[in-house]
Amino acid sequence: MSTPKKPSPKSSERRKDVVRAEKLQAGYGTTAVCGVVSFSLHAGQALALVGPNGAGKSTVVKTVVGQLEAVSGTTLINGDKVDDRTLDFRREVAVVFDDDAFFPALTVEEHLAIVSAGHGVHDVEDVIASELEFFGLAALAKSRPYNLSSGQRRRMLLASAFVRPRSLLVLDEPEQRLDTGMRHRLAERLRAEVDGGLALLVVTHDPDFLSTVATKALFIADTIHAMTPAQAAVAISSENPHVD
Ligand SMILES: Nc1ncnc2c1ncn2[C@@H]1O[C@H](COP(=O)(O)OP(=O)(O)OP(=O)(O)O)[C@@H](O)[C@H]1O
Repeated sequence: MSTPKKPSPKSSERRKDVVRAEKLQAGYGTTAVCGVVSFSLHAGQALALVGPNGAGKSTVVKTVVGQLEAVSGTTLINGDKVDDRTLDFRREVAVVFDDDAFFPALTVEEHLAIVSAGHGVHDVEDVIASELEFFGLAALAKSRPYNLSSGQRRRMLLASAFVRPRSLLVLDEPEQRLDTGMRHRLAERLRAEVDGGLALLVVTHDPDFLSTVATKALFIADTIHAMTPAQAAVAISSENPHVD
């Protein structure tokens, strides 16, 4: 007699919400910047937030990860209310915003070493060497941030999210200041990581990047529209013909 099959731990794990935003109103003080956002994001999904300049995309992602207080509504990450000071949050969630957050006195490899070692990575040297290679920074490992170009600094900040474990990655316009080759490699890598179970929340203005990476999309404006990646790519292509 055959017994009913239980769902494998992996498949049930993948159905769990990594992020659940419920009636989230993002803004500053009591002033909302866009419509009310509700979404869920599971392992193995990539949600792209799109919309014109000033629509509220960065405000929404900063609110989702607890850097800004919500005007109203809630966000749960892995079932818990967001608190970016907790160990659980810092272990699971890697965030890269477009804010040039670096230590001027530390070299590229020292930045990566601090992040990597701080997250308990064992083979720090191998991990760093591999990410320096991927992000085209190997020859610049001993350089300090102010001796890098803006695109190279951007690569360093992105690399810092990959030298540490993460189940949720949050990126605000990762394509900014990257050349076409790097943008393409990054998109392919993110897609592979999402296929492998990463949950990705990404703000982007780049239709090609979006088409490669996203599994679903939200158009942010006064009213929020859920879209397929193909619909979102069309929406941002027409509003933003010059992505560079
Ligand atoms: N610190 C702040 N205090 C008050 N208002 C702000 C602040 N930062 C941004 N805003 C306003 O909030 C609105 C949304 O800004 P936000 O940066 O979220 O837009 P965005 O969709 O990410 O735009 P972009 O595509 O240009 O990056 C804008 O009108 C902006 O002027």
